Amino acid sequence: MRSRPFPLTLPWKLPLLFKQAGQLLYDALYPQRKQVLGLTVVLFSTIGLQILDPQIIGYFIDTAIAGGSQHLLWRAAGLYLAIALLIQAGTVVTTYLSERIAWQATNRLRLDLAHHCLHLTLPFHHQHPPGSLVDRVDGDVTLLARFFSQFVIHLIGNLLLLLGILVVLWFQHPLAGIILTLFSGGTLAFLCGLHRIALGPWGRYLQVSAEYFGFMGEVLQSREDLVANGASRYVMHRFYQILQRWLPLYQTARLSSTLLWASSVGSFTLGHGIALALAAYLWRQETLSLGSAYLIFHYTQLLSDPIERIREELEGIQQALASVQRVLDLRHTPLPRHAVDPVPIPVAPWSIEFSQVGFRYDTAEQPWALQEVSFQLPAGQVLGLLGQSGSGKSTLAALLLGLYQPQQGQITLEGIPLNHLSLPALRQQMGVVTQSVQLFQASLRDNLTFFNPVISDQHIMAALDHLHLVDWLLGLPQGLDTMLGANGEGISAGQAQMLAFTRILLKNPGLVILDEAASRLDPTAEQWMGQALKSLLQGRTGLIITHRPQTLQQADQILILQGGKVVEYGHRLTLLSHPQSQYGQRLRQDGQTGKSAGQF
Ligand SMILES: Nc1ncnc2c1ncn2[C@@H]1O[C@H](COP(=O)(O)OP(=O)(O)OP(=O)(O)O)[C@@H](O)[C@H]1O
Repeated sequence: MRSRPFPLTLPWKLPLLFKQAGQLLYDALYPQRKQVLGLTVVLFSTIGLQILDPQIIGYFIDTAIAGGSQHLLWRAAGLYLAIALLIQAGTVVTTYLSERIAWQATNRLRLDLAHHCLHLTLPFHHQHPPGSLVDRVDGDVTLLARFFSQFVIHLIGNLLLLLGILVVLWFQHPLAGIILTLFSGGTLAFLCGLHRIALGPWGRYLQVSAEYFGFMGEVLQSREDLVANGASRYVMHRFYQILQRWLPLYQTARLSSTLLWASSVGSFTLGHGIALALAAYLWRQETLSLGSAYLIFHYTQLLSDPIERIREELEGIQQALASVQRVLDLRHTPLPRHAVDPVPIPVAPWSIEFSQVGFRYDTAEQPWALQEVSFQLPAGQVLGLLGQSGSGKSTLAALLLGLYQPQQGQITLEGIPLNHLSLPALRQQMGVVTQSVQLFQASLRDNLTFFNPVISDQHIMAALDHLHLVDWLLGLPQGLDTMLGANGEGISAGQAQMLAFTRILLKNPGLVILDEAASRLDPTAEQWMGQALKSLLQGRTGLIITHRPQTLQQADQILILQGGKVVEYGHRLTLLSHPQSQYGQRLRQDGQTGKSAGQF
């Protein structure tokens, strides 16, 4: 599925985006204002020391040439070393504090976004596949962490350092100040321009890289199907094609980076040459002492670091602003509308009524998935839902779960419209088993309890016993502590469905929805399923979705959908004996042939 892209930054939106980025920065950093203050003090002190330290060398040279005392020279050397050590310590503290502040701030944002994503509507999740959301919640937030820790702190720090060095150079000699200020500005502009040229090849390289990893993900996910269907040759061919495009792009990108590096080294070498010539000239003119002449050269050497850093940070700002925008877009995606003043959830089991319900996905161009669907299910009864693939069965269940809102008609629970109830609270009392059970890389216990430590082992064992699964559990190497692999590796799809049944018993919901819940069970397990269903549906309202009418022995009512419309609805036993009933006909067909032929 293609991800619907988040909007691009438009130039006229930039001031607003800067304002929003500033607000985001302020919100994120305000709770840590004391740490930020500490960081500012350390950063400014380190910058001051970096500018001060070379002055000691200048003093050392001038004192040595003037034949000053050895004692003074030793003290100057000692002070120089002590300040150099302090600068190193300051750099370590600055890095530690800036990373710590940034990660604490962005972790709050990560949690906030993950929580927001979990509560967004299903249509949103259909438009934004998991990969793109991981990129928003993790990739963009990591870029923001860099923005907070590096951009703000390093850009400000390096700008101050650059300014400080230039001011000192102006004090050393105005001519040195003018020439080296022009050199710094020119070099910064030149390197930024060059970098923009180098960005093109890297962008193209990253595009193919994303294609490569996307393809890898697809292949790994469907490796069994690919191998079983002999598609390995096709896969290898696709790999080969991607790699063939990838290599030349990488070579061009590396070459552009090398050229950028060489230009940068060349510019700074030129700067050193200019500084050396200038210092020599001023010394020969006797306008500067040898120590001051050396300082001009030394400070010029110091200039290269902040210039390089400022260039990097200025380029990073565009990326960071794009991340800010994507993060804000996600944060501002509206959550589904919940009842403002929800009616308390009635005591289960509940009666359910659909009246003239009509629903279609996404846009008006799409056909109706459900049309004029009506039924009345009394509390504690079970509705068996039949129909061919695509007839709308799962859609009906999704509407009942409140995952989508119908565009026509109304759904009520104990006579209360579904949208007057708090859906998150309601879902706490609903249990769903589908054909693809989601299992986690965790112990069997955590998989059964959904990581709820309050549920005791006795409770779990009682539920397993109820479903006649204790013997199966005893066969597992470590019982409830048995670890399941990723995607439930270690147990079969049928066993996963049995576990999903146990989950429901532990949850003790008022409404049970089983959507092709027995599709992966073998015939022996299906017998088990009959008994399990009895336990599961006892005292609960239920909805069983299936293609096989013979698995609906527990149902009180039957509803058959075709193309989203109800084509048959009534009491199971009445339909069973009705000569025109599709349900009755299919079952009679089975009885005559002795096979399960009468599927929908
Ligand atoms: N997320 C979706 N977006 C757009 N259309 C969808 C979506 N899910 C289902 N549909 C469409 O809605 C119609 C009903 O689908 P639904 O999944 O409810 O059928 P079903 O009876 O449960 O099928 P099956 O027995 O194969 O599970 C189909 O035409 C399907 O293509």
